Formats: sequence, C-alpha cells, structure tokens
Amino acid sequence: MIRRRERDGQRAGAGQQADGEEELRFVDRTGSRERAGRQIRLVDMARRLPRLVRRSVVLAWATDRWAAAGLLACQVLSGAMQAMGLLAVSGTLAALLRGGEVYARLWSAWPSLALLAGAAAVRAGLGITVSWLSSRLGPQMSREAELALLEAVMEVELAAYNAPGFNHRKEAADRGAEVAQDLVGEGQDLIASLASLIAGAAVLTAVHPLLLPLLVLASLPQAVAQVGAARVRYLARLRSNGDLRLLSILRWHVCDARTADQVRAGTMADFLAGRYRRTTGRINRADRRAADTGARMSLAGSVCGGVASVVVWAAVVWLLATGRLSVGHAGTAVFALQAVGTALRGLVAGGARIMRTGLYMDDWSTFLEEAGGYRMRRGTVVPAAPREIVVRDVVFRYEEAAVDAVAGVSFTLRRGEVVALVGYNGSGKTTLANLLCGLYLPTSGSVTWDGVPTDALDPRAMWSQVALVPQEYAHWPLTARENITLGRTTGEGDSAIHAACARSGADEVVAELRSGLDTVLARDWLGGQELSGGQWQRIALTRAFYRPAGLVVLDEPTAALDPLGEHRIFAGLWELAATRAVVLITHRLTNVAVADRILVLDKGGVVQHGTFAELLDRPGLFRTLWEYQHDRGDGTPSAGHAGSPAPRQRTVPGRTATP
Ligand SMILES: Nc1ncnc2c1ncn2[C@@H]1O[C@H](COP(=O)(O)OP(=O)(O)OP(=O)(O)O)[C@@H](O)[C@H]1O
Repeated sequence: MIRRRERDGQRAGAGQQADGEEELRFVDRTGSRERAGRQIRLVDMARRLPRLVRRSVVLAWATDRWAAAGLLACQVLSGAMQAMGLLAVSGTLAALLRGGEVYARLWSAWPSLALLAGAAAVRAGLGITVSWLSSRLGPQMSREAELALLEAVMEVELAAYNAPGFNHRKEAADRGAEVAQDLVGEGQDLIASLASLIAGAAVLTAVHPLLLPLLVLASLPQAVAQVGAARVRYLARLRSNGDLRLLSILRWHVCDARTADQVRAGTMADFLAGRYRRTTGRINRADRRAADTGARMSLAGSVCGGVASVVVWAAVVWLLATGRLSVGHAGTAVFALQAVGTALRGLVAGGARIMRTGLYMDDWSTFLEEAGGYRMRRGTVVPAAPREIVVRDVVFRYEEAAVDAVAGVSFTLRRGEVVALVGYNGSGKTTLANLLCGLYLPTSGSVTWDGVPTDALDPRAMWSQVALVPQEYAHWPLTARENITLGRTTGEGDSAIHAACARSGADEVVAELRSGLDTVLARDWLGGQELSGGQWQRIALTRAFYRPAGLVVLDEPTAALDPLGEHRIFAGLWELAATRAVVLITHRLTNVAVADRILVLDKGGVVQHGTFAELLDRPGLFRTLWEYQHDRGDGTPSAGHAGSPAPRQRTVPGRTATP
C-alpha cells in the first residue's frame, strides 16, 4: 500500500495539477536520482554508511583538520565514558543491594558513584566541545563545497547552459553544497550513537548474552519504518525540485529592481502571486503526502517495536525469576537496555538522515568530477592575436534543437577588417560570433585561428585575445574601474582606462561619478551609483576599447546610445580595427556602411555578401531589409540616408571576393 502511494506521488509531481490545469513546468530529469532515492533501504544504508562517514571525515579533514581531529577524539572519549558510566551503575547497584548496614553499603558504593558522576561530567563537557567544534566546522565545509562548485561551473563549456540536464545537475549540486555542513552534525551523531552502542552492547553482553540479540531484533521494525519515512521524504523533495526552482526564479523576478517597474506597470502582481500560490500548493500537497505516509510508517514501526520491547523486558524478568540474573545485574541491564535502545534508534535515524544528505552530496561530487558532463577538454596551443580566422563549412546546432542555428557557413576574417553580420532575428548572427570567439565549438566544420582549430587552443589564452560586447552585457556590482578592466590591468594604470573612456564616450559618464573610477556601479552599495541604460552601454563598450585583444565582437553595440554617442563609436571603429579583426552585428543598416564586408544571414546560412554599396545595388535580402528600414513611401531605397557614415573606402590587403 505504501509503495502504491509513493508511485501516486510521483505521477502527481510529473506535470499535471490536481485540478487538471496544465502549467508551464521546468524540465526536471530526476531519473537517476529517483532510482538512487528508491534504494534507500536498511540493507543499502548499512552498506553505504561507512562510505558516507568516511566522506564526512575526509571533507572535514580537508576543511579544518584540527577541528575534525578534535571531534573524532571527543566522540571516542564520549563512548568510553558511556561504557564507564554503565559499569559504574553496575558497581553502584551491586554495592547498594548487598546485605549489611546502610552506611557501610553507601561507603562501598561511593567509588562507583564518583565514577558515575565523573563520567557524566566529562560527557557533558565533551558534548559542549563537540557542538563548539561542529558549529565552527559545518559552515566552513559548506563554503568550501560552494567554492569548489563555482570553480567547476567556470570550467564548463558555454554550450552546457543550453542543455536542460546540465542546469538540473547544477542545481542538485548546489543543494549538495548547501547541505555539506549537515554532514558534520550527522556524521557526529552517527559516530556518537555507534560509540554508545558499542559501550552499551559490551556491558549488556557481559550481563547476559541473550539480551543484545533480543534488543537488536526488537529494534528492527522501528529501523525499517524510519528508513522508509526518510525515503519518502527524499523522493518527495526530489519530485518538487522543478517547482522549487520555479519559485526561486519567480521570487527573483518579483523582488529585483530591474523588473519592479514592469511588475507594476504590467499589473502583474495578481498573476505572479497566483502562479506562486499554485506552485507552493503543489509543493505543499507533495510534502503533506510525504509527511502522512512517513507518519503512518513510523506509527506502524512504533507499534511493532513496542510489542517487541515487551518481549525483551519479559526476558529480563524471566532471567531474574529463574535466578540466571542477580538483582544488581538486572538493574544494570535496565540501564544498558535503555542506552543501547537509544543508540540503535539514533544510529538508524542518523543513518537515514546522512543517507539523504549523502544522496545530495553525490549530486555535488558527481558534478565536480564531470562538471555536469560538460567540462572543457580543449587543447593547449597558446595563440597570439589572430591574423586570420577561417570559418569553413561550419554547422552549429543547439542541444535538442530541431534545426541548425548556423548551417554551412564559410568565410575568412582578417586583422584590420571590419565584417558586419546582418539578418533577421534568429538568423544565427550571435551564434556565429560566438563560434568565432571559440565560445561554442562547431557541430561540424571548423573555425581556425591562424590555422589552429579553436578546440585545439588553450581556452583562457584564446579568450584573453577576445573583446566581446554582447547584446546583454553584465552590470557588475563593482567599481567603474573594475567594470572596465574586468580584473585585467595593464602597466599603464588609469591612463589607459581614461583613454579607452575617451574613445567610447564613457569619459562623460565617469566625469559625473561621485568618486570617479572608484565609484561602485550599484546603488545597493555604500556610495554606489546607478547608471542609465545608455551610460551602461558606454561602460560596456569601453571594455572593448581597453582590452588588448586581437578579435573584437560588438553585438548591437549602440542600441541604447544617443545619436552623438553612436556617431562616436562608429567614427572610432576604423581606428579600433587598425590592429584587430572586428565583427559588428547590428540591425541599423546605416551603421554597417563602415564595414569592409557585410555577410547577410538567413536561417543560419550566408545568403549574400559584399560591400555596402554592392549589396544596395543588387536585389536581395539586404536591399529588402534596407527598404523596410528606410522606405520613404515611394518604394525607393534611400541609399544616401542622412546621418549614415560614409561607406568605408579603405581596402584590406589580401581581401578576397569570396566571403
Ligand atoms: N541558447 C540557445 N539554445 C537553443 N537555441 C538557441 C539558443 N540561442 C539561440 N538559439 C536559436 O538559434 C537560432 C539563432 O539564434 P541567434 O541568437 O544566433 O540569432 P541572431 O541572428 O543573433 O538573432 P537576433 O537578431 O535576434 O539577436 C535561433 O533560432 C534561436 O532560437
């Protein structure tokens, strides 16, 4: 019956609301984790526990070896103290129950009493030490795990972000890093329970060998129930992962300053709250189902455990009645039975918890090992600024896409050239630029930098030769200086930054900043300042002017600029291209007049190429696009559109007629 409920829970979490309404849900591939979660059983747990405890010790050791060693020593000592305490109980009872005068009995019992008090005091002290060391070690372990995850994420191929499976694995790993700190407490509880169990079991066996096996058998029903409840809770959480992700994204969009105006002006509050409420409703239903099932399992386990305990106590009474056990030993057995019972329950409950944490940690460590399956495995050739980038028959298809984003493109880009990419939305311009930069690797065909394919180049060395200003550039919450240098400084200091600002038009922006280049470009920070969209774009463009890179890619570089700002950028483009290869992507066709060559893309392929004048002269997609933009009502294209930069006259040495 319990199994059937677990299966029902899975169906309900798979994408359909209880009221039958279909709703947008994240792709959430929990297949392998689901299988792992279903394996949480007593036998698997017993098999995996040593490995999990070892992992917790190794992680703790790597984080802070003194704290880890201290914790282990405390637990071993605590177990020894427990055994000593139980022996002292036995000694005390034996002395007190012996015949004779009461003062004499008390006198003979006092060494055991003193030992009992001493052991209790030492255990209390050890408990405080354990909690002190654990609270120092736990958060550190999570931070170390987070850092390792960040480092792994920065080492993956950019293409990974287009794969739903990768994002899911990354989030599962994130949860693993978050719970890494629980491993300390859980590992400690487990070691403590084990130490108590060994101590209690030794004493119990010494009292009578029948008692320990009986107690273990009596504890089994509760153990099975607890592990079952842990499995149900883990699986419920796993199946709610997609919804939990949706909630965190909704929260971010509702609270973020950049979307706050649209939430209000778009009167989206009720819509977003409704979506949030429905999602939490689904999670709550799954949680409630798991809690109910877990409680039913625990109840069944407790009832069976209760009946089994009666058998154990009956055995003690029988041993006492038949003279197989002295009264003193029977008293010791009572304490030892309680101690061992508590330790066994602790062992199982702690085991179930650490098993669950272990599954999350598995997600984390698997991610680190494989970087979500997308670790960069490129070559080691260190390139100089490229003289020639050759694109040959390049095809690129995004993971799980039905069609190619770039379909059989060939052309050559040379140092000193400005090549413009134009075309409809979604025609593959940005993807092609990312292929030139080696951010993506071709599905087939090749992109070579001076004869070396991009997958054979050392990626960091290659990207140090790339200055990319994407359509959506980052607004780093850093100083203006750091926002321009991106952490890469030259020997020239601020003078190089000011020179780049002068070329991009950001000099006016920096001049108005409260602390100049030291101003943090985010209002949230003390003394920070926020910029307008166009001011941010000038800062982003300055990055390209500042960076000593051989390839510059500008994707819609002036979309937010005023006409003066735009004029400055395009007037400075030839100067920028003097020592570099420049790729320009823009929908404002008047601006592509500055390019030496224009490639017109449609559905991922190059359908036209040529100079600005050549393309305007011929019928084709470029002229159609031009007419859409500049049609003056009489159907004639306005080739001499006022304000458009003069077509570039300079020729590039070695330029070929082919694209
Ligand atoms: N991350 C992605 N995952 C899957 N498909 C993508 C991704 N990015 C782009 N695409 C698809 O690839 C195709 C080319 O997109 P690309 O961004 O290169 O076009 P573009 O010409 O730069 O468009 P725009 O002019 O709108 O910027 C489109 O069909 C798009 O849907």
